Amino acid sequence: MIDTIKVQDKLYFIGVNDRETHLFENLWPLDKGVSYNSYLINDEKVALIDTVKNTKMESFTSKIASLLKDKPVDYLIINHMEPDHSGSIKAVKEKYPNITIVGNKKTFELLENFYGKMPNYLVVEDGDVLDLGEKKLKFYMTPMVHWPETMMSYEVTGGVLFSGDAFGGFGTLDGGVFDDEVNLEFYTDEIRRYYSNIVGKYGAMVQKALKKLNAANIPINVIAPTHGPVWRSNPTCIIDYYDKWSRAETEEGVVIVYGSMYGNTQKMADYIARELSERDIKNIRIYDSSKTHVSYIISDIWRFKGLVLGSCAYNTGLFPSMENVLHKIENSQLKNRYLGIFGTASWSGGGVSTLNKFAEKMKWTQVGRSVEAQSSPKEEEFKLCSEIAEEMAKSLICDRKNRTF
Ligand SMILES: Cc1cc2nc3c(=O)[nH]c(=O)nc-3n(C[C@H](O)[C@H](O)[C@H](O)COP(=O)(O)O)c2cc1C
Repeated sequence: MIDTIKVQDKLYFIGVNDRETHLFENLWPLDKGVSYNSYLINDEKVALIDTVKNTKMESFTSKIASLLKDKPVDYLIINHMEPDHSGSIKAVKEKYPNITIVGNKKTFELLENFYGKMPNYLVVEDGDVLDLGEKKLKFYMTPMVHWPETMMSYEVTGGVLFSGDAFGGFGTLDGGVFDDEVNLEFYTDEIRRYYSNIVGKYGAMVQKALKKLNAANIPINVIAPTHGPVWRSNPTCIIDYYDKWSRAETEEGVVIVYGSMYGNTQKMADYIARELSERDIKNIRIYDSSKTHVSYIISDIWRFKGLVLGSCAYNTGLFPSMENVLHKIENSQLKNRYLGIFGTASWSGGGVSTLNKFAEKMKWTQVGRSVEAQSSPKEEEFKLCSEIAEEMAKSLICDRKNRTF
């Protein structure tokens, strides 16, 4: 267990790791676990910033006690009410009955609905400042990143942004806690998976929040999110990622996702991938939608500009595991992709026709013609697969050239 860790003078990381939960929000696989980060400012006044999931309550409250001994906590700042952060509020309140809970109007609506009424609220608004002594917390309302009550707290003296779920990611903090202590390649993947599945739908609100922080013109020395590494050496790195992802900026590459029972549709996926590779596309990821959890697929779809969707027909419709992928793409409001479509059917179809309807709805740029093979792909269908790859590669390479010159 990571103990209390000093972030700055009078400021401590008191987060906990969760390696037991299988699915975050009971939906998203936590193969690499997750951390629930909380912070404690031990100044003339003591402020706790967010709590942790209730399953981690004991180790969390013992961390607070080990830092404070008999000193009470004066304030509990709630940046976000989702239960993985608010789950220990009651325990904290019981231990420190005189604590003042700090949040915005919406925070308290949610707090009362989740946990019942609690005395001693301090309702803050945009720009309000809470004086703790040397440290001062200024509040920025950032609604819908990704809940309505979300706000960020900025410690003025040290330039620390307590950002809530924004800038967070999956993955436990295994020894290293700060960005300069860990392998960022590992965390970048898990942060993008977190962003694309949890926050991504609210890209416009993320942009709004980033603009607000930018307009405030505040020096951000440290970003302290509620999940994942604390960014003290290069906070710009994570801000840039969020900016890029929320503007739907993509990298050159193609994700091919398919649903196939007996391998015929899969054959077309492999064929398209090879054709893309022969046309100088280096980032190609093929996913069997029945095998890989949609959260990993979405993370790569979020990353790359090219997307090729394939499905066999199944009971007059799309293959079921592809329905999940399509639903998640639509729900995420992903924008601006190059799209190719392929599939198979043995009688009246249903897979490719559903993908075609999806394409109409999304209004992206379709590359090549949709191709549907009868039972198994033959020369004619492989030719059409080749056309999809050809047009996809052309479009991506054209973007590459526009970027370079
Ligand atoms: C349970 C089941 C349902 C199917 N439903 C349809 C259907 O509604 N329409 C159709 O044209 N083919 C249907 N098929 C046939 C398959 O879509 C077709 O054989 C396809 O080529 C299988 O592709 P795959 O090898 O990639 O799994 C169905 C097959 C199975 C096993």
